Amino acid sequence: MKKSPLAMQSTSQTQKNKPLHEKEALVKLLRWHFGHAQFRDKQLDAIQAVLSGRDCFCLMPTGGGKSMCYQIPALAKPGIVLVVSPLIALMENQVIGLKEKGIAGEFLSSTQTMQVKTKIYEDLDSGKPSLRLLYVTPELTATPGFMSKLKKIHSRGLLNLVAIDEAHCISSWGHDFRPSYRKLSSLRNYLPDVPILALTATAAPKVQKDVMESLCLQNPLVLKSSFNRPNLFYEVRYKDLLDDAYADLCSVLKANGDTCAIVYCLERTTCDELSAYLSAGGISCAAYHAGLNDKARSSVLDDWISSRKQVVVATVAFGMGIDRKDVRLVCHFNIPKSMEAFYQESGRAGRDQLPSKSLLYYGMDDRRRMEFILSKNQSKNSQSFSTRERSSKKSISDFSQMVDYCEGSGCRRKKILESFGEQVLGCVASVTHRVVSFISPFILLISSSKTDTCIIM
Ligand SMILES: Nc1ncnc2c1ncn2[C@@H]1O[C@H](COP(=O)(O)OP(=O)(O)OP(=O)(O)O)[C@@H](O)[C@H]1O
Repeated sequence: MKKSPLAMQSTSQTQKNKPLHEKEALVKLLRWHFGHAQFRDKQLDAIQAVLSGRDCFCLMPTGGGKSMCYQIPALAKPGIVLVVSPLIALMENQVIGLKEKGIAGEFLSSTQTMQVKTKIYEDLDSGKPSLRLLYVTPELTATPGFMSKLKKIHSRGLLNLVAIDEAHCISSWGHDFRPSYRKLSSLRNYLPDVPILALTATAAPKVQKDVMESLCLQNPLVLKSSFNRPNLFYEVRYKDLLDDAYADLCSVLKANGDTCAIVYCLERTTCDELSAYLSAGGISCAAYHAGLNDKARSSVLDDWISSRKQVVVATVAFGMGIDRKDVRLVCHFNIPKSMEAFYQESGRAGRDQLPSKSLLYYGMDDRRRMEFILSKNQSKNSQSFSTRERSSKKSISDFSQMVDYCEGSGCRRKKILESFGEQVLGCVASVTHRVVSFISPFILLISSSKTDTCIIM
C-alpha cells in the first residue's frame, strides 16, 4: 500500500511536544512507514544517537536492518539525509523501495538523465526540499561542485545526517576497498557539526579502527551486534569425494522443493553450464553474469525477484543490494576468496530470519585455481613494492581462513565469528557430518565422523 508523504508529516506533527528521538515517536514512524512492529537489535540506539547529533559506528550482520538506522532519522525531522553508497544498483533498489512506501528518496548517478538531475538539484536549492533521502556515490560526494551544494543545504540547517553505507569500503583492510571512499574524510572538514553514521556488516577490528579514523568520527557511539546469523546452517561438501558435483547440487535443490536459491560460481562458463544442467534437471533456473547484456541481466533479475525463476546461478556480481527475504539456500560452487566475501554472500540467505542454508562445494582444483588468481593479481599490481607486499600477504591470509573453514574440523560458525574478532563462548555438538583431514594440500584423508554446530552464549 502506498502512503503519502503527508501522512509522514502528520505523524511527526502529532509528536510536537515530545523530543523526536523518543522511543515511542520513533516506533510510530517505524510502524507507519515500514509496517515493522519493533526496532531490531541496535537500530534504536543508532537512530537516537544520530538524532541527538552524535557520530555513530554501527556494525550489524548481513540482513540485520542497517538501512533503517538512517531511513527513520530521515523521517523524524525536516531536511535531508545524505546516504553514500558504493553501487548504483544498490541505490536504485533502495530508492524504488522507498518510493513504493511514499517516502521521497532519490539518487544521483551518471546513469540518470540531465532532466532528472536538474529536478533533484532544483528541489535541493529550493530552501524547502521535499526530498528526505538522497543517495550518492563516494565519487560524486568528493567533487568540489557537489560539496559546495552540500554546504549550501547545510547552511540552511537542512542536512541532518550523512550515512556511509558499506563503510568497510573505506578501509584498505576492507574486502571491497574503494580509494574514492578515502576522500570522504573531507566531509568532516566541510560539515563539522553534521553527524556521521558509518554502517557495515563486515568489519574486522582493524577495519573498524581504520573506518572511524578515516571518517574523523568524534566520540562516536560504537554499536556492535554479533556477526552470528543463528538462522543460517553452514555446510561444506567435498567435490573430490563426490561422483558428480553438478548432480549433487541438483538433488539438493530438488530435495528442498521449489526453494529460492543463489548459486555462486567463480567463472561465467560454469554459471552457463551449471544453469543449463540444472534447467535440464527440471529446476527453474537462470544464469547471471557480466557476459550477458543489460537487458538479459535485468530480465533474469526480474524473474528471480518475482519468483518466476527460483534459482540464479551467478558470479559474485549478483546480489549486493538485492533484498529478497526468502532466499533459503546460498551455494558457493567454488571457494570464495575470503571469509568477508563468503560472509556477505552467504548472508543473503534467510533475511526473513527463517532457517536457511549456506552450502559450499570445496575441491582441490578450486583451491589451486584461487591461489593462482590471487598470486596473479598481486604480480599485475602496479603499486609500490611495500604496498604490494602488504596486499599480497593480506589476500593470502584472507584466503587461508577460507581454506581452514573448509578443511578444518572445528565448528564452522565459530570459525566465521572468530575471523571477525568475535569471541565464541560455547560450542555444542549436534549435527553429524563427515570430517576430512588434509595431510598435505593435495592428499585428502577421510578420518572420522564428527559433529559441530555451535551455540553462541
Ligand atoms: N525492525 C525491523 N523489523 C522487521 N524487519 C526489519 C526491521 N528492520 C529492517 N527489517 C527488514 O530486514 C531486511 C534487511 O534490512 P536491510 O536491507 O536494511 O539490511 P542490511 O543490514 O542493510 O543488510 P545487508 O548488509 O545484507 O545489505 C529488510 O527486508 C528490512 O525491511
